[in-house]
Amino acid sequence: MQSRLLSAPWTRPAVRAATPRAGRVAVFGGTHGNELSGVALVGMWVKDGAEIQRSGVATTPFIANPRAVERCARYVDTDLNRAFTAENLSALSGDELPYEVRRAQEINRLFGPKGTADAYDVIFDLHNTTSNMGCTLILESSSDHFVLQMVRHVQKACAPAGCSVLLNEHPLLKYSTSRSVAKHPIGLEVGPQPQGVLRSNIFESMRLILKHALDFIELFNCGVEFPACSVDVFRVLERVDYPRDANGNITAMVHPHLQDCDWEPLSSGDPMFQTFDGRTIEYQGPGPVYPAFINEAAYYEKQQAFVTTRRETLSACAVRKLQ
Ligand SMILES: CC(=O)N[C@@H](CC(=O)O)C(=O)O
Ligand SMILES: [Zn+2]
Repeated sequence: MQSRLLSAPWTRPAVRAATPRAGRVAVFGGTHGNELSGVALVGMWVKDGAEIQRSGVATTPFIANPRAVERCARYVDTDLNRAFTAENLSALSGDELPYEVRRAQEINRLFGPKGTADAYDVIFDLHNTTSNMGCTLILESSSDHFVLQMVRHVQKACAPAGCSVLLNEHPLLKYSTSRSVAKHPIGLEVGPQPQGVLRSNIFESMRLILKHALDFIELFNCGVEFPACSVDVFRVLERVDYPRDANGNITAMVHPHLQDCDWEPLSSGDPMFQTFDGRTIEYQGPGPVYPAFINEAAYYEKQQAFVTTRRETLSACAVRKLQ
């Protein structure tokens, strides 16, 4: 379902990108087994999926990493949300492969194959963060006009509540997600929520974002045309690690002035870390940047205290379903 340019722009000047209908949609929960909003929502929809059904769309709720869910752990052997590399997906199956690599192959068979015409149209992947990021949609491409239009729709429908957009197209920091199996991958990250905890406000926020996103797909499939628009996003720039000693142990914490300040500007000279003996370490660099995933629990092992982003406005072409 690639976006493609229509060849007769004079007949419909506003419409530049059109796609076939988004007929197959999946909602993944439990890609990380200790992020419980997605686990609970998807668990609920596996029992009764009426809430996520829309006319003309088949939506499949799916627990991506059941073993990790059972243990209430992020993963069992390796991070499933990094496992969808070409190398892993083509590795010869066998018991010696890490559980998540075998699971990635299975998911690729069910919802992919990744990068082919047979792949699912849309996968929503539900995550929680311990950071104070609120509702965030995570995009993997700045040129997926269908997804950009969906984001715009969700943001309008959510207002005045906000929904931030994190764009990760960074050549080194981008990773091979579960959702990347679909033609149009969308991550949904809602926080703050501790690992292994359910908070009703976070659960309801996630549920509402997904509702609006599915409504968009239904409207799109009914033939509604979405006019060209612009979308403000935060583009991933850099990973910032904690200060560490020679043994790799951290020697400082996120500074209280930075803690919980996701999406707020951080400029050169602003406090960033506080050492155990009370010294302040300042951010140095061109700015302002907009940090996200500040003090995310899952990222200590990934040597990341936060990511920096910059604000950018993307333009989305008008889209409508191909007749
Ligand atoms: C906290 C967390 O798990 N965040 C997700 C973000 C994403 O889905 O891209 C991850 O690192 O896989
Ligand atoms: Zn996650």
